[in-house]
Amino acid sequence: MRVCGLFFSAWLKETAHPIIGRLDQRITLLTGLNVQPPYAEYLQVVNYGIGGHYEPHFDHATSASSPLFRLNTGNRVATFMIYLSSVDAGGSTAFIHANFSVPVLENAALFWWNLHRNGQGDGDTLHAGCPVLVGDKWGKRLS
Ligand SMILES: O=C(O)CCC(=O)C(=O)O
Ligand SMILES: [Fe+2]
Repeated sequence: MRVCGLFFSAWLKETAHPIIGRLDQRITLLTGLNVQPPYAEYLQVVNYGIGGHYEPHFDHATSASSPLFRLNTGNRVATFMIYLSSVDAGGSTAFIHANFSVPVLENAALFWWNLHRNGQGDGDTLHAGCPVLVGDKWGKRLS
């Protein structure tokens, strides 16, 4: 578990509960991607309380010195995010260059490609988790 003041996150192996394997299967059916390690990371659960947010970032590594590249498992091709709760105000996932944001709706899911087909990072995927104003935001992410 990681606690950084703005949110906390924890990794979930598919052995933690049978429902995780079923979720992985559904994500594979929807995206056509193999989501078993080492092709994907474990599902990550993220929780934000009031004021909790995630600074603008790319999910893919943008430089060869990134810790992600040192793992030698390749870059993050895509991200699949499921919102596990709705929030009363704030908390949207904002795509800064693409100029749109996605509201947090329980059970909704968001999928995007981080890389172009040639493997280069897509600069339009710069995104952030906006501060939660009222409520409690729970999400699950797979990259
Ligand atoms: O919670 C959000 O809206 C964004 C989370 C995110 O960008 C991430 O987990 O990489
Ligand atoms: Fe992200």
